Amino acid sequence: MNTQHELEVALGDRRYPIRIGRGLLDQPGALAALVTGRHALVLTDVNVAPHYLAPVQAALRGKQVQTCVLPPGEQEKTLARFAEVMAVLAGMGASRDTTVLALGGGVVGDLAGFAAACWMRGVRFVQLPTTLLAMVDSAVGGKTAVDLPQGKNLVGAFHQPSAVLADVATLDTLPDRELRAGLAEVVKYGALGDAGFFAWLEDQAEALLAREPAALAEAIARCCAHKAAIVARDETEQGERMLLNLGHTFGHAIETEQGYGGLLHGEAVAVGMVLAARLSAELGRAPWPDAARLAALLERLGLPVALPPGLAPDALLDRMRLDKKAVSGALRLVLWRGIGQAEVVDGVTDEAILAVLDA
Ligand SMILES: NC(=O)c1ccc[n+]([C@@H]2O[C@H](COP(=O)([O-])OP(=O)(O)OC[C@H]3O[C@@H](n4cnc5c(N)ncnc54)[C@H](O)[C@@H]3O)[C@@H](O)[C@H]2O)c1
Ligand SMILES: O=C(O)C(=O)C[C@@H](O)[C@H](O)[C@H](O)COP(=O)(O)O
Ligand SMILES: [Zn+2]
Repeated sequence: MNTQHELEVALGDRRYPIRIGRGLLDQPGALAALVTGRHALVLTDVNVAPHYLAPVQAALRGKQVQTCVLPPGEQEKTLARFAEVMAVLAGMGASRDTTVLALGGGVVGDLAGFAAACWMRGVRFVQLPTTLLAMVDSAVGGKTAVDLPQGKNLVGAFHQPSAVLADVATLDTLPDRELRAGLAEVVKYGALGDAGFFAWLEDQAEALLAREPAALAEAIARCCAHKAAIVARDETEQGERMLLNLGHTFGHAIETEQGYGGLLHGEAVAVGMVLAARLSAELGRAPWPDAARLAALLERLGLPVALPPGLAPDALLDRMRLDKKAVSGALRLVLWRGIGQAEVVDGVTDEAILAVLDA
């Protein structure tokens, strides 16, 4: 086996491994060991299944394995799909020792995790991320959810996986646009908490876009280390974890307003980070040159840095009000102090937000 990085998420007396390397899905022993009971449900989607379902099924030979192959994309992260998964679990007679495996990107991971959180009030689940975004962010930390038409991730639970196995070889088949969307969340870690990593990304931008294995593996490991550390200190987002939401209050509003069929999540987060940086600079909290540097890196990575046409600022602001960080109906934003530093801020006026959305 060729494991390049092994990390751990430590949550008091609970802990789980994050393994990052090429060929992990082809190591039957590694996967089988994660399914402790008799039943397993593998949730995946139609783009991922033809490439990667067979090795997972082979690894689980001898177990009672059900598969559920969903249509792809954000528009499928719904209560209706969640209900379908519940019906599959009921149909297979899944007991409390069932393991749910999420083989795919963040959509599959969030949905599978939420299903695992709810089935019989909680069963084991394992994250097998196949997108860059899922490897660096969604597979780690236990936020699980589905969307409502009114807002992103509004129905969900905190439910940690038992393990994360990121087989970097799966990125070979990932479309370029999806790779770039994942890079937005990678930039987020540098922007919110690690100026050195941000500079490394400026240096490695072309290598990452060219999918150089060493650069990708290092980026994934560094992001996972950041996320694991923050989640260890604040599992349920009472404070510091909110920083991982940099760009998301704007980004989620864009995704929702576009009916989940416009920008990809990572793309919306890229625009959201630029808007958060601009708002911070307007409020005198961040240097303008840093905001320009953030936008420049995102642009070099092929990401959008401006609102798509046709989105009304007041409609976006209304969407932002359903953000989960809001307190007693008042918005709470993650703002920016400059490269490597973010902060949680209350009391930003509607006028200031609208001005940035209007610019
Ligand atoms: N839970 C969290 O902490 C967290 C963090 C970040 C994002 N998210 C959520 O993650 C979701 C976005 O995840 P995503 O960007 O992975 O999108 P995604 O799950 O929609 O996957 C992107 C696309 O790539 C395809 N695909 C996946 N792996 C592939 C592969 N190896 N080869 C070829 N095609 C492949 C999928 O079928 C899909 O069409 C959003 O719903 C977002 O809200 C959650
Ligand atoms: O793990 C977290 O915490 C994050 O905020 C990571 C985000 O990248 C991710 O998109 C998350 O799903 C957003 O959470 P939400 O609570 O704003 O729905
Ligand atoms: Zn995100």
